[in-house]
Amino acid sequence: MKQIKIVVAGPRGRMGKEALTLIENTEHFSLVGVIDRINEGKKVNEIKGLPNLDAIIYTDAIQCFQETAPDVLIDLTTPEIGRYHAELALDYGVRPVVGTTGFSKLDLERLSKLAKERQIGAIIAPNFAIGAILLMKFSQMAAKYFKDIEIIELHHDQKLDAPSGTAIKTAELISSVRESKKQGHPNEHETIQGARGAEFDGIHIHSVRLPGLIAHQEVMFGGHGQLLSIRHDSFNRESFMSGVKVSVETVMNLEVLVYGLENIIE
Ligand SMILES: NC(=O)C1=CN([C@@H]2O[C@H](COP(=O)(O)OP(=O)(O)OC[C@H]3O[C@@H](n4cnc5c(N)ncnc54)[C@H](O)[C@@H]3O)[C@@H](O)[C@H]2O)C=CC1
Ligand SMILES: O=C(O)C1=N[C@H](C(=O)O)C[C@H](O)C1
Repeated sequence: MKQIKIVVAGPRGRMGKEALTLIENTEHFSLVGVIDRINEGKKVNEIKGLPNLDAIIYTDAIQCFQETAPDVLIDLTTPEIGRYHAELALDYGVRPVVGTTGFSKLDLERLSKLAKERQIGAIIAPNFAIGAILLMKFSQMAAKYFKDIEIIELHHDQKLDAPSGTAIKTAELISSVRESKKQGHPNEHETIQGARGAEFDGIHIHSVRLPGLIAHQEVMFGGHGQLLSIRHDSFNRESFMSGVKVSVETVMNLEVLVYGLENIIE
């Protein structure tokens, strides 16, 4: 299989470290560089806690792309930086695989337009775990029969964005098959602001942040005399890596931006 040259942005992060291990253990993946905020010019294997890979650390993404000419950028950083890296990658002919969440609809539209103009593949995946993709697909199926839906997403307390990218994507998929509906009593009133959570096309989304959690989501469907709950739990970040691997392989054959792994995994 042809070698795929990869740059990882955010290599010291929780997800970034896991992605480096994936690359180390995948024969046809080569790490050619990483983009970090510190340790300019050092090698990955000089940094405590990172795998034994000798790719160079860059603090300047442009220099990294120019000197390493990667096929793919895996971005696992923050919303602002992820946006910047994804756009820059497309400018430099590098295919972005973005796991970073917190992008707006406008960001997605802009990046999609850019990828189309440049005819460069890109993947933005709010969740790489196969179980979470199935949860979204099952939720979309169930929404045809149950119109009253609440999403509860639960994450570790270091997460920057709320609601999670997964919850937003789930609500988008549901609202694509369900007529708009205002849920709850028409005269309901929040005594404490936010009690009913965020709202997307009438679907309420509740974000829980607690230490000890990783990434969890439950979608609750209410009907007369019945409740259907669909839940997914990621107990570690390795759970996301098979989706990262498929994304890196798939993006090599794309010429547009794909938002969501449900569009790739049949
Ligand atoms: N799509 C998916 O399946 C998943 C997505 N995520 C998302 O991935 C992102 C990262 O999550 P975590 O690893 O938990 O966060 P983290 O906070 O552990 O890691 C983020 C890393 O980005 C680095 N960073 C910040 N600014 C940077 C810059 N200018 N250049 C290079 N690196 C920079 C930080 O130093 C940090 O090491 C988040 O947006 C999160 O929501 C997390 C888990 C799964
Ligand atoms: O920040 C996280 O941890 C996660 N972020 C993604 C999201 O916002 O949905 C994916 C997963 O839930 C873990």
